[in-house]
Amino acid sequence: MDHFIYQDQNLFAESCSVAEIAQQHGTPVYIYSRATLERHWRAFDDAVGTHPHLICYAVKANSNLAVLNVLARLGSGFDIVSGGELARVIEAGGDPKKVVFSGVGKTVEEMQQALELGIYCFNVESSAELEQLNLVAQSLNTKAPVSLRINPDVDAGTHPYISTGLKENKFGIAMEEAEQVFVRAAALSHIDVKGVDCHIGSQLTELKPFLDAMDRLLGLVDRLTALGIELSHLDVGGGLGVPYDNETPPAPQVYAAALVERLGERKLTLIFEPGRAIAANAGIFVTQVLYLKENSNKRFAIVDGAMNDLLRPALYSAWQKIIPVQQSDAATQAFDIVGPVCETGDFLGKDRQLAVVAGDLLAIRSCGAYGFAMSSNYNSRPRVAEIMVDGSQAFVVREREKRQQLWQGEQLLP
Ligand SMILES: Cc1ncc(COP(=O)(O)O)c(C=O)c1O
Ligand SMILES: N[C@@H](CCCC[NH3+])C(=O)O
Repeated sequence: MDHFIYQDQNLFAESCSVAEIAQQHGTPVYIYSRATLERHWRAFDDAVGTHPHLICYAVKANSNLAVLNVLARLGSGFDIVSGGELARVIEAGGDPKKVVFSGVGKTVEEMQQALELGIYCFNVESSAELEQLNLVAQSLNTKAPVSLRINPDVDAGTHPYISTGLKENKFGIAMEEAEQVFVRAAALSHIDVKGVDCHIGSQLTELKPFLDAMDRLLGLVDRLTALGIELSHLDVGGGLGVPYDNETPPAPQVYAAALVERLGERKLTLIFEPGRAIAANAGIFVTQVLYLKENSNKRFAIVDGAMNDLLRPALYSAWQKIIPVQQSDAATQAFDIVGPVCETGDFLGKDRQLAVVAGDLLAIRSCGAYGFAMSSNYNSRPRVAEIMVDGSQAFVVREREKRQQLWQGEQLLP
C-alpha cells in the first residue's frame, strides 16, 4: 500500500500471532505495533522536510506510557490538554520543552505545573484564561510563553461532535477579537507572545479546510506584523484523517507540502499536533465471540468487548473494520456485533458480513487512537490490557484492571 497509513499490517503479519496474544493475555485486549507507530511518526516528520518544525503528538489519542515513550525516543513533542497528560509525558521520558498545552479550561494548578516544568507554549483559548495565566506567571516570577488559539470559523466537514473550528464551537478566540487580544497579550508583563494556533476538527479527509484555516491565520499574522507583533511559530493543530474504510485523506507529504508552501517567505516554525494519524492504524482491539443469537429479523454476535472498552461506534456511529482473526468454515451471514453492556447503543459494528461461531476472535481495526483512551468502567467492567508488539515480542504495557481496583478510594458510611 502506498499510503503512509499502513493499516496495522504489522499486527497481522509475521512476528506475533494475534491469536496467541489473545490466548495468553485474554480478551478483550488492545494490541499496538511499535514499528507502525514509529513509521507513522517518521512519515509525518519527514513530510515537513527541512522547514523548521515540531511534531507534537496529541496525547489524548493514546496516552499509554509505552506509546508516549516510543514517540519521545524519536524526539517527538507532545500536545497535552491536562495536568494528568503532562505528568504522563514526563513519566514517559518526554521533554517538557517540546510540550504545547491546549484546552479551554486550564486550572491555576495546571498552569503552575506547566510553568514550573518549563513547557514550550500555552495555547490560550480566551481573554479570561490569558489574564489568569499572567497572574500565575507573575506569582512564580516568570513569563508564560503563549500562543493564542484562533477559531477561524471554517467548516471541517467532519462529524459535528469532533468539529472544533466553527463559530458556534467553544474552542479558540474569535477571529474578530484576535488582534485586540494579541495587543493585550503583548502588553501583559508576564506573558511572552510566541505564536498563533488553530485546530479545526478531527478525522478531516480533505485538504481544503486546512488551507482555508491557514490562509485566515496567515492574514492575521501579517496584520500583527504591521502592528509590531512578531510571532515565531504557527501551530496548525491536528486533525488529519485516516482511512477507517475507504476514505482517502491527503497523505502527510501532500498536506505538509501545501501548508509549507502557503507560508511563503514568512519565517515561522510550523507546529503540528497529530493524534489519530500517528496512532489509529497502529492498533487493533481484539474481542471474542461469546454467543450467537437470532431474533425475528436480526442476527447478533455477542462479544466480550463493549462500548465501555471502545466508545467510538456508540458515540459517533463510527464505522471501524471488523475482521475474524482466523478463518472459519461457518457460513457468511450479516451480524450486529454487540457487547454485554446494558445499553441499546452498545454495538461495535452493525450489519457486518462475517463467518463466525462462538469462541472466534474478532479484530476491530484502526483502534490505536481514541480507543483505550476513551474507555471507562461503565457496568463495573475492568479496563482491558494493552499489549505492544515489538518485533517478535509482545509486551504487556498495561495490565488488565483487577476487580478490586474498581472501588479503590470508595468509602462506606460509618
Ligand atoms: C487542540 C487539539 N490538537 C490536536 C488534536 C488531535 O487531533 P487528531 O487526533 O485528529 O489529529 C485535537 C483533537 O481533536 C485537539 O483538540
Ligand atoms: N475522540 C474523537 C476525536 C476527538 C478528538 C479530540 N479533540 C474520536 O474518537 O474520533
